[in-house]
Formats: sequence, C-alpha cells, structure tokens
Amino acid sequence: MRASILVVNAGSSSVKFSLFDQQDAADPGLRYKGQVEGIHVEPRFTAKSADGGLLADEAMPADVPNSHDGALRHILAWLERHTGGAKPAVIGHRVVHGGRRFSRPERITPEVIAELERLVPLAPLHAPHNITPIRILAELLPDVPQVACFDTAFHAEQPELHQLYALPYDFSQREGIRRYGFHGLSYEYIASVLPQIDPQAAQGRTVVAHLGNGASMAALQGGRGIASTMGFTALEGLPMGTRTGSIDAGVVLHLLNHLKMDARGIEQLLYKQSGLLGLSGVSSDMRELHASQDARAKLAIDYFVSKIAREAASLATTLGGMDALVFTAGIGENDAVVRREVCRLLGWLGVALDQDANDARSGQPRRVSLPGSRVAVHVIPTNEELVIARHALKCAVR
Ligand SMILES: Nc1ncnc2c1ncn2[C@@H]1O[C@H](COP(=O)(O)OP(=O)(O)O)[C@@H](O)[C@H]1O
Ligand SMILES: CC(=O)OP(=O)(O)O
Ligand SMILES: [Mg+2]
Repeated sequence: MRASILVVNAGSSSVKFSLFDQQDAADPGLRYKGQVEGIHVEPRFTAKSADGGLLADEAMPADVPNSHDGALRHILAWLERHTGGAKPAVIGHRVVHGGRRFSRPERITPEVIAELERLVPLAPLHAPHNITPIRILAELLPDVPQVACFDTAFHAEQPELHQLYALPYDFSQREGIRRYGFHGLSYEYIASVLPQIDPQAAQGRTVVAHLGNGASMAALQGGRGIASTMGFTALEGLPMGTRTGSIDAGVVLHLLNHLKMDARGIEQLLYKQSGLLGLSGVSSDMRELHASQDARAKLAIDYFVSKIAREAASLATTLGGMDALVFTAGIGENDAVVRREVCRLLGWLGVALDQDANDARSGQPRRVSLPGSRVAVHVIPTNEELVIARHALKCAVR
C-alpha cells in the first residue's frame, strides 16, 4: 500500500477533503476528493475518484449531526471504508488565521494547538472548525504528523501600505492590528497555475476573485500578493453568505452604545446573520437566491455583484492596471450570472466577456473573455487541498 496524504479543508459552510498518494512533494497524486457542503443549510456529501468519477452524492444521513464535526466524522468513516483503514503518512489542515506568529506551514504540536486556541477570537467562524479536526485526528492517529497551512501566509509579504489601518501606528506594531488577508491557499494555487494558463497575466497584474461562502479578492503582481479585500479578520471586504463585509466601524459603536447589544450579539450579527442571508432573508446559499422569486433575493445578488466590481476597480488601481481577472471558488467557478454581471459593470475598464464561453459548464480552467478584451477573464477551479498536500509533505520531512 502506498503512503498517502490526507488533507482536511474546513470552510465556513463546508468540510472538504482529499486523499493523495505520496509521489513527490511537487505533485502528489490525487486518489479521492470530496466534501460535505451546505453545513447548517442542507448538508450534502459528495466524493470523487481521481478521474472525476462520482463515488458518492447524497444528502447527509439524518442521524449525523448537521455540523462541522458531524461532517468530518462522516468523511473519516467513508475514507476508512474505501482505504481499508490504511493510515495516512501525514495529515495537512487548512487553518484560517495564523496571527502574527504563523506565516508559513507549521508542524502541529500541543504548543501550536494552544497558540491556535488563542487565535480563535480572530476567526470565530472558522478557527474552532480548524482546530477540532486536528484534535480528533491527533487522538485517532497519534503517531501521524499533522501540518497546519495558513490562509494568511500568502499575504504576509504585502507592502506595509496595504497591511496597515489608519489607526495610531503603534496598534499595528504592538498589537498586531493590521490587515492579514485570507484565502491565501487558494490564491497560492491560482498563482501556481497561471503561468501555464496565461503567462502574460502571471507576470503582470491579476485580480483574483475567490467567491465562495466566504469571499475575498486579491491583487497579484507577478504572482505575489500585493493587496487583499480581507483584513484583520475574515469579515472585511465583500459581503458573504452570512457576513457583512466592510461596514462603517461607527455602526458597531452605535450597536454597542445605543442599541445596547453586547459583544457576543454583535459578533453573531456581523458573522452569522448578515451578508446574503441578512439582505435577502431567504438564504446564504447563492443557488437558493437564484432560485427564489423574492425581490430581496435579487437585491442581495445585486449588492454582492456591485461590491465585487467596486473592489476589482480598487485593486486594479492598486496594481496600476489589470491584465487579467480570475474567478474561482464555489460561486466564482459555477455562477455564470454573477460573472456576467460583474464583467458588465467592469466594461468601462475594458472587460469584454464571451457570453457563450461564460455560459458553458466545465470543471476545467477556461478563458471566458472575447479575444479583443483588454482584460483577460478566466475561470480557474481552485485547489487549496493540493497546496496543503505539497506543504504538508515538505514540512513533515523537514
Ligand atoms: N452552481 C452554482 N451556482 C451558484 N452558486 C454555487 C453553485 N455551486 C456552489 N455555489 C455556491 O458556492 C458557495 C460555497 O462555495 P465554497 O467555495 O465551497 O465555500 P466555502 O469553502 O467558503 O465553504 C455557496 O454559496 C454555494 O451556493
Ligand atoms: C476565510 C474564509 O472566509 O473562508 P471560507 O471561504 O472557507 O469561509
Ligand atoms: Mg472555502
């Protein structure tokens, strides 16, 4: 039996997993991948073989708790049946916030877990779901090395100008209150494949829109992160499934001082009751918004689209222009309507979408702009799990 690498990627609405065969660190070979998506909405389990063949596609059984823990245990049970219980050689995890201390992949020890626990308040929607799988797997497989790969790491080299808030300078130095940026494993993947897909964009100025349940955008110059819409926490920037995105800090003061909400209530409001769900009153799930006849579902989609276009123009200004715009993640990869509307709003910047290419369904990277478009538009399925697998292998043998 070949040694394998297990990857666990817990997002806000999903737990994704991949099992790779250990070949070499640069290119681990995929064996299985899948996810439980729609956690807290309508959880569904899917699993595929390396060639994309569907091995499972089912609503989560009613007796499995509708939670990230339930999802992980369901995935582990499925893997056990399909691998005959063979132990992986190494396990890699996505961890959303690395704080000030972690800006590269880290071998997990009890001391690292304790530090991750201290960072929970900075990522309340994610960090608990990142830490629990680490603990569960440490208990089940105590002798298998685990590696944490951070969403923030990719952005660590951003110029100071784009990391700062205009708070007194000391707050960034002493307290680490600065913009970290997230979805870095996804941006790292996009930067790694862009040279083959669009060499000019890879060397030049690219804006990447990672649009999932959590959504952010990043400006890449020659494949390096220059600026991002997310900041100190994964709350800033675009509106998301249940998160507000950027909001006047004065609103938070008003909620505290005049509506007498407490910190916990405000956290719930900003992270779990707002965004697409809060605006529409229908759902946090983009597919359900498209299916709804409710005028507020349309309002929520319009709001999402308008903010993406505004942020694209802002990031393009940061880059001094835009050679390419890349759409990725659940919405970015699958939602032709959102892409079409964003590109329509960016027409003045020279974005010209090829409507047929945009409407065509495919799980492959593809260019969806017209040949004459001043900005190349690409849809590139992300692969955070492959990035994690590469890092985990490298880190475990270090
Ligand atoms: N075919 C589709 N059309 C529109 N949106 C989609 C489609 N498939 C998935 N999505 C959306 O993608 C989002 C989840 O994206 P994903 O990247 O998996 O999120 P996360 O990793 O943050 O949990 C959900 O809002 C879901 O509605
Ligand atoms: C950082 C973040 O928002 O992650 P996700 O998209 O998985 O919610
Ligand atoms: Mg995600």
